[in-house]
Amino acid sequence: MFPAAEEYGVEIDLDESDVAAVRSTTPADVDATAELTFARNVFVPLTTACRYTCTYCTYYDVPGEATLLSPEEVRERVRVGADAGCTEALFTFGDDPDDRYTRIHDQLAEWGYDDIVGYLRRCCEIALEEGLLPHSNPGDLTAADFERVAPVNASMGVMLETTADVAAHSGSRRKTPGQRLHTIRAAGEAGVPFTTGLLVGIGETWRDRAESLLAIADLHDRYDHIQEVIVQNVVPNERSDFERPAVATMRRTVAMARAALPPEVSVQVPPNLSPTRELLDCGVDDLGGVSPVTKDYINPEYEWPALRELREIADTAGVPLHERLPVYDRYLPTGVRRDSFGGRSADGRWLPERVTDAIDADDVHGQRYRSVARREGPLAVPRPVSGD
Ligand SMILES: O=c1nc2n(C[C@H](O)[C@H](O)[C@H](O)CO)c3cc(O)ccc3cc-2c(=O)[nH]1
Ligand SMILES: C[C@H]1O[C@@H](n2cnc3c(N)ncnc32)[C@H](O)[C@@H]1O
Ligand code: MET
Ligand code: SF4
Repeated sequence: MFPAAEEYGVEIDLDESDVAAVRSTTPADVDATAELTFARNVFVPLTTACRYTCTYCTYYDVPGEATLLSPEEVRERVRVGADAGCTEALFTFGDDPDDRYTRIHDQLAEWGYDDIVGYLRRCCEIALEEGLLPHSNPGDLTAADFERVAPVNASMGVMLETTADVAAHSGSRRKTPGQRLHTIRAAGEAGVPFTTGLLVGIGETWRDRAESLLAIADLHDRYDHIQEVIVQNVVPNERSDFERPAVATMRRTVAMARAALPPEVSVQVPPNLSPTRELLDCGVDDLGGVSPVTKDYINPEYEWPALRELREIADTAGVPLHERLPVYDRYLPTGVRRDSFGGRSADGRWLPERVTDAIDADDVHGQRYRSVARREGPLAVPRPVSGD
């Protein structure tokens, strides 16, 4: 039994021999993958208010300063994304922002929403109306929260970060591994295609990394919902001076992820933060969401590489580069997806109708989705947009 999860009623059995096997994996033990994928997104930071104060984070604002993007601002942003050929609207915000900030709560009430989850639901609808697929990264949610937002999301995600109790998550209100695992389980119960991952270099040990990966693998084994695991190195910023993990540390952690997870689960590294080229032979097969129109609001000092550079990265590795949707092909309904690798989408379990309607919509973006999903060969990287 895994203690961090137990307090939230999540049972995770860790087999000591599995922990030892994952822990001792090296890059030489894994095969380089045969392709790289990425998604084109527009980043929509709904609010920087957050109930937590993770010490590595520069995203959250001090109480009193954070505001909310209005529905009009959200629509404006997703339109910019749609015009630039993005397929994903990435909604990110602080954890439970209306809990700590009465201003946020009052603003939501004025607009007619009970809480941030109700507002997120509306914002996802706006994205769908504009032809983009919502991928929400909302922090910890309950099962009831997932019931409310699952019908309007193509996929969602929350980083596990680590199963260890680290000082970086300090304070009376703080991120806990138990609650994170509880969130990832609730996503599985709600049938939401899910992204999670490790934040490397926040005080965790090698054993913690192995345990974190096995905890994710265990939840995926039960619910089949993990589409990708991000192996993200911490980066220093204006608020914190965390040291970047060494390249060798990242190489080993990526290889451990590849070994701990079944083959249908992708291993992602973010190309704006990580030493990407040096990780390609360790099992990486995805480069995540890359935006031609917005910065990475979470790590704003780290610019996205141009789409052109992604192609160069793939060329260096000698593998094709495919554009994907925020939701992976195996969760798409039969007839839309590119292959039939795993997944149980034929029974309609995975994607809600409002999302598949957006994918099939007979408009410009609908055509795009179909062409991305049905294409046999590599998708040509779209024309760079201005400023790219
Ligand atoms: O630009 C970013 N995108 C982040 N993304 C977006 C991600 O790259 C893509 O949205 C997914 O791969 C879906 O296409 C996350 C998504 C999650 O579900 C969970 C965590 C992250 C973290 C980041 C991040 O730090 N920066
Ligand atoms: C959305 C995700 O962004 C990540 N995140 C937050 N701050 C940093 C940082 N300094 N470096 C790298 N990743 C970070 C966390 O893993 C969070 O879950
Ligand atoms: C900058 S983090 C954004 C999402 C959420 N607050 C989390 O930590 O998971
Ligand atoms: S990482 Fe997320 S939960 Fe932590 S302080 Fe930043 S916004 Fe809040």
